[in-house]
Amino acid sequence: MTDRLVDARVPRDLHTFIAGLPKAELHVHHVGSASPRIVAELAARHPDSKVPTDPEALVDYFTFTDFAHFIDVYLSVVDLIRTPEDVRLLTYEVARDLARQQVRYAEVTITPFSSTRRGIDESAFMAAIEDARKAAEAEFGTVLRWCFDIPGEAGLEAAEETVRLATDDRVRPEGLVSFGLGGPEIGVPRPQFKPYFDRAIAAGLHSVPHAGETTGPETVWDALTHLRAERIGHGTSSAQDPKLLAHLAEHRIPLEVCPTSNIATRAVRTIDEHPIKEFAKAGVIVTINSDDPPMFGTDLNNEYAVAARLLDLDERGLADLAKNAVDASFLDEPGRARIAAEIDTYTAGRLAT
Ligand SMILES: Nc1ncnc2c1ncn2[C@@H]1O[C@H](CCC(=O)c2cccc(C(=O)O)c2)[C@@H](O)[C@H]1O
Ligand SMILES: [Zn+2]
Repeated sequence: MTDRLVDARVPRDLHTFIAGLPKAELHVHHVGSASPRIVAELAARHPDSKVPTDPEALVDYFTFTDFAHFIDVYLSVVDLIRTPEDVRLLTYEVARDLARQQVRYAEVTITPFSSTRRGIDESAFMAAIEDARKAAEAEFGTVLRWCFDIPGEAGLEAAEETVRLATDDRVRPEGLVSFGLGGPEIGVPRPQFKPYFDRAIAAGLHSVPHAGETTGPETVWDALTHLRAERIGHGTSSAQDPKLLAHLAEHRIPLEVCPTSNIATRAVRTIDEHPIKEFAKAGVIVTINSDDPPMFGTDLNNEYAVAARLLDLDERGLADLAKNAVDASFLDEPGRARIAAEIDTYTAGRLAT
């Protein structure tokens, strides 16, 4: 895989602006954010794993021929997370990487089913993520919240286990705010998960399923009508249906756009063909996210640079993108106001120089 960091077609000063811009990230996966160093360290602990122990070799390992191949590689990294200590280390290091990019707030998608079915005790798992979340807030000032998602291909057993872990007060973590649906979309129709999303929403969680990443706009419609989605993960194929674009814009349903992810998983052929421009033109609320940054050879700052190029944004346009994510977040109102004010102060300061 070519290294996609630092899109050279974006002026140097915009990269500098982006690097210091306070940001919020709404669509980033827990295991998918494990840095090459962390993955290599975990792989060294488990020699039986096929995952390379050398960060350099991981770059080639994280090169995917299609979405199914991406999921296979993703699950080989999931297999490395075997103890609550692995979970805590991973979570704290993910928070450190987010803080380094001036991410003040992130909703991190976790798939607890994949870890509990691999033998990690559920209470120890929750204690590990919560311990890391509180440490990260205290030490980095980065506020984390959790999205628990169903790995859809694992079916209704996974759905039941995920909604139990998300709604049983004896185990659900304090930082949990939303409920999602990930994994392959092909052969995994969304309507079957309605009962589980109904239970999660009744327990006060926000619905944020992936949809329209590797299948057509009908999957996005299903996520809206059957799963009552408040935001859509990717929603890439929405651009094929003008009525859907108009609906998303009119009802102010944000898309969690992950540009480089869509190229790396072959969901979109080339970055210049990415439909993000159509979204903006239709008035759909766009948030920028990195999805699984180390796996896709990117990070959130690079995704903002890609968006700047595709949408021809200046500093104010980039600040608006960052504020879109803050507004679309499930952080409380004082928290949202605080980060939005930081963005305004930072932008005014940079433009005054
Ligand atoms: N861009 C993405 N688009 C979609 N999903 C994405 C994306 N990035 C990351 N994910 C994550 O990939 C996992 C997929 C896990 C999965 O399919 C599966 C299938 C069968 C069994 C098991 C198991 O655990 O036993 C797991 C999910 O956890 C999801 O959160
Ligand atoms: Zn995702």
